[in-house]
Amino acid sequence: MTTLNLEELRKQIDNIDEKIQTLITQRAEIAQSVARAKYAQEAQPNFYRPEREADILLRVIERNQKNQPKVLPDESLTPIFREIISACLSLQKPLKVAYLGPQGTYSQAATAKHFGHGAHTVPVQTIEEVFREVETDRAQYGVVPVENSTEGGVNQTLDCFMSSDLKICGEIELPIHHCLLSQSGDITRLVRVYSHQQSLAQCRSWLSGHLPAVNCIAVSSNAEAARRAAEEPDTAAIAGITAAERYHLQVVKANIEDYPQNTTRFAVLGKHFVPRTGRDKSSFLLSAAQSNHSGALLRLLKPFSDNGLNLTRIESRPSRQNLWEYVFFIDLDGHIEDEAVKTALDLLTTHASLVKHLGSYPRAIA
Ligand SMILES: C=C(O[C@@H]1C=C(C(=O)O)C=C[C@H]1O)C(=O)O
Repeated sequence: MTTLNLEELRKQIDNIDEKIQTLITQRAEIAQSVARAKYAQEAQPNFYRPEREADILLRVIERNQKNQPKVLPDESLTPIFREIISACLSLQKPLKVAYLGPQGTYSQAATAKHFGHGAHTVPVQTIEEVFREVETDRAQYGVVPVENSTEGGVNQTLDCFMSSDLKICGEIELPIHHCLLSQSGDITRLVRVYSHQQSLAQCRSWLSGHLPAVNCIAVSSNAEAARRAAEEPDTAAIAGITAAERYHLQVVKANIEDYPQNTTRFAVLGKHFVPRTGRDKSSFLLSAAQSNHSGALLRLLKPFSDNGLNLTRIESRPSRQNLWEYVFFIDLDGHIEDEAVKTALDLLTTHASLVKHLGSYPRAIA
């Protein structure tokens, strides 16, 4: 009886799979027609449309809310749709996306999460190189880390924005779960732990609580840490689970980050303007006029608050032009084409010596 049922259920699944496949193929054919329509409008169209993709994914989530209780969590459904979109987009035009490598880093995971497997992803060695790849059109897009919820801003990225004209076309949020990895999987004989300094910092309490005597050594990336751990006994790496697979390491302990909600935010770099979705964020680089006068920062921020705008982040970096002068990186909820944002920017001109729009883009989606 059970066997019969199982067979029957599998038959139902096979039928559904056949339908899904037919529908995906139909969708891909329509995406090809969309490409022709884009060519009819422009000689060199932007095939990748983050605002349209965000809209599709939000509707996936919205439809899923209606299933109560939910059968699948949003986080299981959205990657499936991202892959379908990625495959359809690759039929229109395969995208080349540069990211901070090597393979096995969280930047690679963020790139795969956002662009799916239809994109051609290229690891490069530094954040500066990601910018350069896109600036020189060797890649159409780039993915760089911007901030981590435990450790704060990634200074190299912020500094690159000061001199670059690239725009932020999207943001990616990636929950970061660190694993302790080693050849043997045995925690007792460890003398050394390698990782990127950000990851070591994100696991600081766990390390001092569980491995107080080991030597923690910062290396250029988590993937490099995993590569070394695969070669040296008595050594572990802190890295993501994909690095374990790639470097054939055992998981000594999973989820060793000090804060379980540990998340890194990445920016998608590109050259084109992204239209409004109604659920956007904008990033600006600001510098106060008369920055050494009392209330300079207050005057810089007041136009945002007067227009009811929510700042989601503010960070300062040395201006690198005059001693003890700073630039401020600001993220807010809203799009440059929103009336409130336009008014705030108009008001800002008298109080700011620099206002650089780094981009408006759809908010990250699970
Ligand atoms: C199909 C389009 O092109 C691309 C592919 C998409 C998709 O497969 O849904 C969505 C947006 C674009 O990145 C489009 O612009 O609608």
